[in-house]
Amino acid sequence: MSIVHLSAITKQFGKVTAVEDLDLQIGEGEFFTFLGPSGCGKTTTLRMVAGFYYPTKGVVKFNDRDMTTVPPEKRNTGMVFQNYALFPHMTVFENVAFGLKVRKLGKAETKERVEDVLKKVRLDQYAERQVSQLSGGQQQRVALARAIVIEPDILLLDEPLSNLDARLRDEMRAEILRLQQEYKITTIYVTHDQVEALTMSDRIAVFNFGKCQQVGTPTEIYNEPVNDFVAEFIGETNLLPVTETGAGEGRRVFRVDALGQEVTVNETTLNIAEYGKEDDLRMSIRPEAVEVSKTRPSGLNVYPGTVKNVQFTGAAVHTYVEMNQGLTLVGTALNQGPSTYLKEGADVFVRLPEDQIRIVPKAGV
Ligand SMILES: Nc1ncnc2c1ncn2[C@@H]1O[C@H](COP(=O)(O)OP(=O)(O)OP(=O)(O)O)[C@@H](O)[C@H]1O
Repeated sequence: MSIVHLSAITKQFGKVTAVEDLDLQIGEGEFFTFLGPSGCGKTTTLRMVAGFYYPTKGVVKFNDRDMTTVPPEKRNTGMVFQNYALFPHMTVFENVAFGLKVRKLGKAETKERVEDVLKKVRLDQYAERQVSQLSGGQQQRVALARAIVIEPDILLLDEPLSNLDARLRDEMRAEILRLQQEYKITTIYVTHDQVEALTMSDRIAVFNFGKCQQVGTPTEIYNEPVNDFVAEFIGETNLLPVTETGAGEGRRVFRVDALGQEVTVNETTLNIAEYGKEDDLRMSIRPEAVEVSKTRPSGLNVYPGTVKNVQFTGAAVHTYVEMNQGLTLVGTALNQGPSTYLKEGADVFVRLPEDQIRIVPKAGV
């Protein structure tokens, strides 16, 4: 069952359209992420779910209840802000108890619930500490505890890890997921970090310029991008303009101008992106699908090139190959040992497997 329904939501700030005609459904217990670059409308959308902003047009519903203009304190959502927004002069206990006090809960029950949630976020030893005396990661845990203690129907997290260092961020990611699964709370998570989105989410909505580009599971978004923006924003890709030149026997043929050649694409694995002949089209192929070899492989879509650069990252090796007309393609392979590394300047062959190529239209603005 969907718990959050956004129907044809638009939000304008003067002449700026922050969010445009957005439709989204978020299911009960789902971990749902808004992903996109800075300024694309993620926070504005989250704030419309929280009630801090009301939409200029459109309807917000929680289950069947119209919440479009219901104030935040009547929505039973728990929010964690990027800067935590804690009360620095209060203790950890007082910060977490705040929402319960506002709800006029009795002293004994407040104590029990705060202590319980502090245990869950592993801060029970810190209840009497002032928040200003805590580390960033501990403050983030207090913010989480404060949001969860009110037993919200929906947990809203706005870039909650962006102020933490890389190691702490990993730790807190796991912590948030553990709590979300334990409480089974419907969660909306805002981030511009694709790794965070891919590793944590049940589903992701990819935003750009105030519009939702695609909604899907992490694997759908990565493997089946619906346009060039999604293909390029999530993960690495080789993206080249193409024009369709022919079709037949379950295959389609595209001219790749930058390659001065044609590529053949398997029709059944083409992709889910819809496009018309008149569209401005791109082919996208992930580096891990690009095969680079010293000897000419059999099969379609094999092109000669010269190794320009080899980048070693430990687990993987990225080989940049210069094709004709100055075009560079990158192929990524797992590290198979020094004897397999290709040398700069080596003549090689690049194969683009026909079932790994995706054809996508250019994203509309
Ligand atoms: N209160 C406001 N008044 C005027 N313009 C605003 C306001 N809030 C947001 N905007 C504009 O709306 C657009 C979307 O902003 P929003 O904060 O939702 O983006 P975002 O995707 O969350 O970005 P970030 O990752 O940088 O937080 C931006 O162009 C922003 O400048």
